[in-house]
Formats: sequence, C-alpha cells, structure tokens
Amino acid sequence: MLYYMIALLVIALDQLTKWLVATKMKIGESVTIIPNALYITSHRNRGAAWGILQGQFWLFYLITIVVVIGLVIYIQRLPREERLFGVALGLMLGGAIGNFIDRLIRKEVVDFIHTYIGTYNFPIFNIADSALCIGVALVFLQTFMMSAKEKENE
Ligand SMILES: CCC[C@@H]1OC(=O)[C@@H](C)C[C@H](C)CCCCC(=O)CCC[C@@H](CC)/C=C/C=C(\COC)CC[C@@H](O)[C@@H](O)C[C@H](O)CNC1=O
Repeated sequence: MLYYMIALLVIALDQLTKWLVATKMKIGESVTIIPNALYITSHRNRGAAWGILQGQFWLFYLITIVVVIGLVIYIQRLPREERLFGVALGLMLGGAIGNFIDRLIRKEVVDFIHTYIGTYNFPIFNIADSALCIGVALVFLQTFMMSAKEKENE
C-alpha cells in the first residue's frame, strides 16, 4: 500500500511542476538555476527519451499500460521484507503514469529540468522521468546486491 502512496506522490509532484511550467513559462523560455549546470527550460517532447519515436502515441500507450500492469502485479506479489524494492517499483509506477497523463491530455510531454553534464547538453526531462530512472537504478542496485549476497553464501 505504501508503494502506491509513493506513486501518487510522484504523480502529484510531476503534474504540479508540469502545470506550473506550462502555465507560467512560454515554450523555450529558460531560467538559470546554476550557470552552466542547471536551468528550468520550458520544453515539449512528442516522443520518448531523446525524442525518439515522435508521435507514436499508440506505441507509448501500449508500452506504458504493459509497464504499469507489470509493476502492479510485481508490487502485489512482493514479499513484505522487500521494502526498498517496493519503493523502486512505486517510483517507476508514478513516473510511467505521470508521462502517460501528459500523453493522454496534452499529446506531448512537458519537460523542464535542463542540465549540462560537463559540456554535454543532457536532454530536458521532468519529475516523472527522474522517478523512472531512479526506480530503474534502484532495481538494478537491489538485483546486483542480492546476487552478490548469494555468491557470499555459496
Ligand atoms: C526515462 C524514460 C523516458 C520516459 O519513458 C516513459 O515515459 C515510459 C514509461 C514509456 C515510454 C513510452 C517507453 C520508454 C522507452 C524507453 C526509452 O525511452 C529509453 C529510456 C532510457 C532511460 C534510462 C532508464 C534514459 C533516460 C533518458 C532521459 C531521462 O533522463 C532523466 C531523457 C528524457 C527526455 O528525453 C524527455 O524529453 C523524455 C520525455 O519526458 C518522455 N519520457 C519518456 O518517454
């Protein structure tokens, strides 16, 4: 149950920030937070990461629905002690639904977190993407730690 609360929190935060950017900023407008590192730039993306598959909304709906169903089944089956794993799944669930709402309502995704990693202009993303990536990273970390522990027991 806690994991759905995390997903709801991610969705609320994601939709609030996207609404603020969409109503308070013109597209292309940029606010400097940390020079050469972090900006808030109002951007729209009709594709997936790096703008791939522009406009392929049915594909996006399909993938997102499969991802969401998979995550819910996984959360329901999760043993109680796997709390960190559940947090990761909750983050991914919230992120996937956050972008899904944008694709349904706006037919595009609002992005605004604009960072430069070194000189590389990283694609502008949003809270939903961050939650998805943190969730993915946590799942990999957990899986890696569990396999390392098993090796120790052998
Ligand atoms: C994060 C997944 C992207 C997110 O997927 C979603 O919604 C899922 C639930 C549904 C999609 C239809 C399916 C994704 C296909 C997989 C994919 O795309 C490869 C992803 C790799 C990933 C490593 C895990 C890299 C990361 C990239 C970025 C995130 O950096 C923090 C850059 C984000 C910017 O390009 C921004 O414009 C994207 C825009 O907001 C729309 N977002 C999406 O499509």
